[in-house]
Amino acid sequence: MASTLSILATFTIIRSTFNDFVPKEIRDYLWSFIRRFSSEFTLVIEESHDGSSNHIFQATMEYLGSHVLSASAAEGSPKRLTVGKSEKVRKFTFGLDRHSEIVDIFHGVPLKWKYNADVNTNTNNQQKSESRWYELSFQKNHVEMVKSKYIPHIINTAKKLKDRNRIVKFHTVRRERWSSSAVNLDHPMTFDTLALDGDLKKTIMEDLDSFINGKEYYKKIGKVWKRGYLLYGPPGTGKSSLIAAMANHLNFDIYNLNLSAVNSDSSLEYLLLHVSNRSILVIEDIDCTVKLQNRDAGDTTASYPHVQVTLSGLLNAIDGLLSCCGDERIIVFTTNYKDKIDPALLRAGRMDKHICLSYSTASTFKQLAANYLGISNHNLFSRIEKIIEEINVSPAEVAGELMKSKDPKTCLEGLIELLESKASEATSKPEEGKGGNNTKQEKGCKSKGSNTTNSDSPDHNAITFLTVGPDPMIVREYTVKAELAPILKAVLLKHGDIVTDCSLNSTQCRSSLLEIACGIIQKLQAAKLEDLTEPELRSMLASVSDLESLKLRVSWLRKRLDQIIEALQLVKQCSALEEDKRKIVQEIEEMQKELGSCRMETLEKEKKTLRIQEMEAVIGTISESISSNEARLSCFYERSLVDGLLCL
Ligand SMILES: Nc1ncnc2c1ncn2[C@@H]1O[C@H](COP(=O)(O)OP(=O)(O)OP(=O)(O)O)[C@@H](O)[C@H]1O
Repeated sequence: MASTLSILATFTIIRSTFNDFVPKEIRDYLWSFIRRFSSEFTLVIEESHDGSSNHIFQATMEYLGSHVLSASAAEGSPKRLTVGKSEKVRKFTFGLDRHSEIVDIFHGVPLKWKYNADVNTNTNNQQKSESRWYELSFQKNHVEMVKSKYIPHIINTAKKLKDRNRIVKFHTVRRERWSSSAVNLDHPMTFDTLALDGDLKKTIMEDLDSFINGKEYYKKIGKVWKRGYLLYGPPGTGKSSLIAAMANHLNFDIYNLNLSAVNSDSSLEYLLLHVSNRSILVIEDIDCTVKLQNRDAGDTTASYPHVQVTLSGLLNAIDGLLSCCGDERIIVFTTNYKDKIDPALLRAGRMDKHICLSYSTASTFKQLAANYLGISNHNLFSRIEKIIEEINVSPAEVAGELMKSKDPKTCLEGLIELLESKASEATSKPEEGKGGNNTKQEKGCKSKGSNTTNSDSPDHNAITFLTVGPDPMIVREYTVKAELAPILKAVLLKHGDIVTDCSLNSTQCRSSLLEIACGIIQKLQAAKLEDLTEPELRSMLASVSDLESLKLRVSWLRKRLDQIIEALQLVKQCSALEEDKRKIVQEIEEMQKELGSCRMETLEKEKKTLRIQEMEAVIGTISESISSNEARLSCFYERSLVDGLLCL
């Protein structure tokens, strides 16, 4: 390739000297003469084609613009480049100056570009116009390759470059239409500055990248190239920040749809159909901006008198958007209360991925400290990391403290004060604490591995625990009777999300199954071994088997019930042995009385004495069995029947 370049460079120098001394008319004649014997072929790409702008010309400009600067160091490269920047793009754009040339090597083939521009003067009215064109020259035998590979490559690369360089816009609704004056999205949040727990960031970025690179895949499976995300979690945990990071990562415009500003279902449909490609449609706080009452929860539309858009209207509009026109579109819903949203909105195909943004953990605190204070360690860290895992504090609150001063120590001390005040608040109001304000383990989300149809939730080990009223309560996303909530919380902590693989998908059904499991645990918790009967335990066991057949991970509960039934049988065995022992003792006593009477013959006496000895030996064996059974049962008497089953 180097030799090709140096030949071309020498050629270019000779040619520019030649141009300086020979008049243009003679040059043109000579060139046309030489071309007749040359094996070189030239394609001319003019700025306009058939009276309208030529897409290949625009693509070439974009494509060469990205190459010229990096190629400018090479020998023989043009000495002059143009540079500019328009409002629509983020970076400078470079280009060839008129009459300059550059060589591009594609699949080992040198392809020579020349940029030309001429000013045309109309002699009658003195108007000037400029015609611009590129000349692409290469060996004749590469014509097919240029046509089928190189030009498509230029068009694709140019599109990617253009998408990457465009300024992201933020669109809002005005008078039920998208405002014509979208503003630039100057949000600085990126995936580098967003603090997320565990692998969540990586998971989201991979999902976005596979979506954006999935054109062919979507085509192959016959699915429209769109993706829906539900972002849920307490206020200040970064839902809006994540949307900004997504837009900056993909260079997608944001269409922010405030549903309370939309007066009818038909306006909503219009708006959704007029969202451009490569965009993110955002509907924030979906649970309170529309009559999206969860039908199962039995909400009534009367609670939302100001709202005009209906659930069916939204479902229709989303399906319209998802099923026709346009590509590369993302829809994002956000909510603080996932359970308030009708499951129809959340099903796979509408919301493909459910992402929980949760309270700060030690890991998110460290990321925020690195971002805001530029430190990765400090002697106050360990104290903060310990308290932060115990209480609920949003990343927004942590960020607020870290911004208060430039001095890390001052910020960290302020944060410790905030965390400690939250911790003491939680201890002094335990009932409110349960409501999700500050208590431990309320960090947010479902645990690993939920690969159900519509919710492949990312890893999270923490639990959301929000009060929605005195009864029921929400633990993570599951709604259960308030009295069962502490049990569910303890179960989830000890055994993880036991409904992850459940064959029922809706949160409502899953909550009901969890209630059954927790109800059994509650009974066991309240009872002593001797209060329980075998039929009662067998009926609990049958329920647990049913739960297992629905793929609830409750084998630990089944094992415990088996152990309790076995213990109950031991208790029965013990009382039967005690009865036997009592009878034998009674018999021995009677025989001893008889032995005391002097009327008995000697032989008879010997026989009875032998018999008593045998019976005493049996009593010894029975007593041994009883004590070994009692030893086995002692653990059931000394501790609760659910001991070890829960994380208490
Ligand atoms: N995960 C995070 N990483 C970095 N900064 C965060 C994060 N979460 C919140 N913040 C900071 O807190 C501010 C508020 O967060 P954001 O608006 O994204 O939260 P939200 O979950 O959308 O809240 P709401 O539910 O109230 O709309 C952000 O501007 C950002 O500075």
